[in-house]
Amino acid sequence: MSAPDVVLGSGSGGKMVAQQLAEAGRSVVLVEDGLVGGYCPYLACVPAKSILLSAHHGLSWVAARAVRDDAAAHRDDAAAAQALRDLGIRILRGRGRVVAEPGTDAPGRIEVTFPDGGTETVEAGLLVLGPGSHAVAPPVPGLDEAPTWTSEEALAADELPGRVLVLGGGAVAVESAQALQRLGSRVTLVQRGEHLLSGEPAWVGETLAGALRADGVEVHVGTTSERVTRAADGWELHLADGTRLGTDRFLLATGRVPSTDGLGLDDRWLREKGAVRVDARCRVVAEDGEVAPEMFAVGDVTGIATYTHAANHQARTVVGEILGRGRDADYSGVPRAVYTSPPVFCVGDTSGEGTRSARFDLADVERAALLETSQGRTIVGGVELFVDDAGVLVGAAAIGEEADAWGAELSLAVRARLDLDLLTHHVRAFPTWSEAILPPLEELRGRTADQAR
Ligand SMILES: Cc1cc2nc3c(=O)[nH]c(=O)nc-3n(C[C@H](O)[C@H](O)[C@H](O)COP(=O)(O)OP(=O)(O)OC[C@H]3O[C@@H](n4cnc5c(N)ncnc54)[C@H](O)[C@@H]3O)c2cc1C
Ligand SMILES: NC(=O)c1ccc[n+]([C@@H]2O[C@H](COP(=O)([O-])OP(=O)(O)OC[C@H]3O[C@@H](n4cnc5c(N)ncnc54)[C@H](O)[C@@H]3O)[C@@H](O)[C@H]2O)c1
Repeated sequence: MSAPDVVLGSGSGGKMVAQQLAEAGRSVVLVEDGLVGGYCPYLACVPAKSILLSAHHGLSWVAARAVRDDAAAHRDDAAAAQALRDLGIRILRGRGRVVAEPGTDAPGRIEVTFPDGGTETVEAGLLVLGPGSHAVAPPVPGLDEAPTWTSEEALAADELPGRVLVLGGGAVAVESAQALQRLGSRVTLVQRGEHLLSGEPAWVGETLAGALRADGVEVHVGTTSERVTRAADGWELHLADGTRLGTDRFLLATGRVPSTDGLGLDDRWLREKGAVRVDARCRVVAEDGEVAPEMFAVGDVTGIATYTHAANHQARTVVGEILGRGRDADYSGVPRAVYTSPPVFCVGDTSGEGTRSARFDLADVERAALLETSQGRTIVGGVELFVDDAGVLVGAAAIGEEADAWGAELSLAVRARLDLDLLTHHVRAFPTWSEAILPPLEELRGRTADQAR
C-alpha cells in the first residue's frame, strides 16, 4: 500500500487540502497541535469580525463577548475534527516535524510528538505544509514584564481592560483598536510607520486614523517606542520624543512570522523571515529553481498573501496539481480588506511606483448626498485607481462605506487586466457607491488621450 498524503497544520489552507484530497478518495493523515481549522475560525478572522460587528452595532462588551464566543464555536474544534474523520482522514493531535522529506522514490517521514510526550512517525507519500504564522513581540525593553496580549489572547479574553495600548498599525492593530474602543476600553495606538496600513497609500491610512480618532482612539504615528516602565496606576510606554503613554495592557500587533522554526525543513526551501518558497503550483522550490519532490506549502507560511481567501486559493491550486488538473495560482486580484468602520479595500499594486493614478472623493457621489439629506451623515472616504503604461488597471485602494463589498469589482478588474476603455464603458447602478469608480477612470483616460496627442 502506498504511503498516505500528510498535511501538516490544519489551518485555512491545510484543512481545505486534507478535505478535498480525502473527498477525491485519497488516504490522508492530518497533523495538528492546536485547533482543527487553525486560527481563522476560533482565534482570528471570525471572532475579530464578530467583535467588530458587535462594536459597530453598539452592543455591550458582555453581549459582544457572548456573540464572539458563539461565532468561534467556543474554541471547540470537536465538530470540525469529526467532519474530517467522517471523510476518512486520520487526525494526529501533536506537533509535527519533518524527519525525512519525501523523495522521488521514497516516502518522507514525519515525527509527531503528542502532548503526553509520546511520539509516532508516519510515512508521507506527499507532504503539504500549512503551519501558518504567529505573532512576534517588538523588541521594546521592559515590554516582557508588562501584561500583553497577542491578537489570539485578546480574541479569547473574558475581561475588557480599562486602558489598552495597541502596538502596530496594520490590520490587526486598527481592527482591534476600533473594536475595543467602541466596546468601552480607552485605546491608544502607536504605529512606527508614517501612517496606518503602511503598505497602502498614505491618504487611506490618514482617513482611517481620522475615523479612529473620531471614535476616541489616541493615535500616534511615525513614532519609536523606547521602553516600558511600571507606573503608579499601571504601565507606561516611553516614546522617543519623550511622550509617556499610560495603559493597563499592551496588545501586540506588530506583525506575524511564518511558523517554520523546528519544522525540520532544509534551509534551501526557506526564504527571508523563514517563509517556505513555492512556485506557481505551490510546490516547494529552492532559490535556484530546484523543485522539492512531492512537497507543497499553503497559507501564511508561504508569506505571499496572508489571508484566509489566499490560503484557500493555494489549497485549490495544490489539490488541482495533485489530482492532475493543475492550474497556476494567481495573486493579482487578492483583496486586502480591513473591516473597520469605514472599511478599507485594496487590491494589486497601490505603491504608485511606475503607474499613474487618479482619486475620487466618496462624498461626491449621489449616494453620499442621499445619506446626508436622509440621515444627516457626513461621508468620508474615497477611491484611487492605478493604471500601467498600457492603460490596464493594476491596482486600487478604497476606504469608505461598504468598500469591502463594492471593491470586489476592482479586484476582478485587476485580475482580468481590464483596461481603461472597457472599465469606462461599463455601466454601474445609480445611486450606488460603485459610481465613485467612473470619475477617476475618466480622468486617467483623459490624461491618456492627452499623452497620445
Ligand atoms: C486577528 C486576525 C484577524 C484576521 N482576520 C482575517 C480576515 O478577516 N480575513 C482574512 O482573510 N484573513 C484574516 N486573518 C489572516 C488569517 O487568519 C490567516 O491568513 C489564515 O488563518 C492563514 O491560514 P493558514 O492556512 O496559514 O493556517 P493557520 O490558520 O495559521 O493555522 C496553522 C495551523 O497549523 C498548526 N501548526 C503549526 N505548526 C505545527 C506543527 N509543527 N505541527 C502540527 N501543527 C502545527 C497550528 O496549530 C495552526 O492550527 C486574520 C489574522 C489575524 C491574526
Ligand atoms: N481583515 C483582514 O484580512 C486581516 C485582519 C487582521 C489581520 N490580518 C492579517 O494578519 C497578519 C498580521 O497583521 P498585523 O497587523 O499584525 O501585521 P502587519 O505586518 O500587517 O502590520 C504591522 C504594523 O506594525 C508596525 N510596527 C512594526 N513594529 C512596530 C513597533 N515596534 N511599534 C509600533 N509599530 C510597529 C508596522 O509599521 C506595520 O504597519 C497580516 O498579514 C494581515 O494580512 C488580516
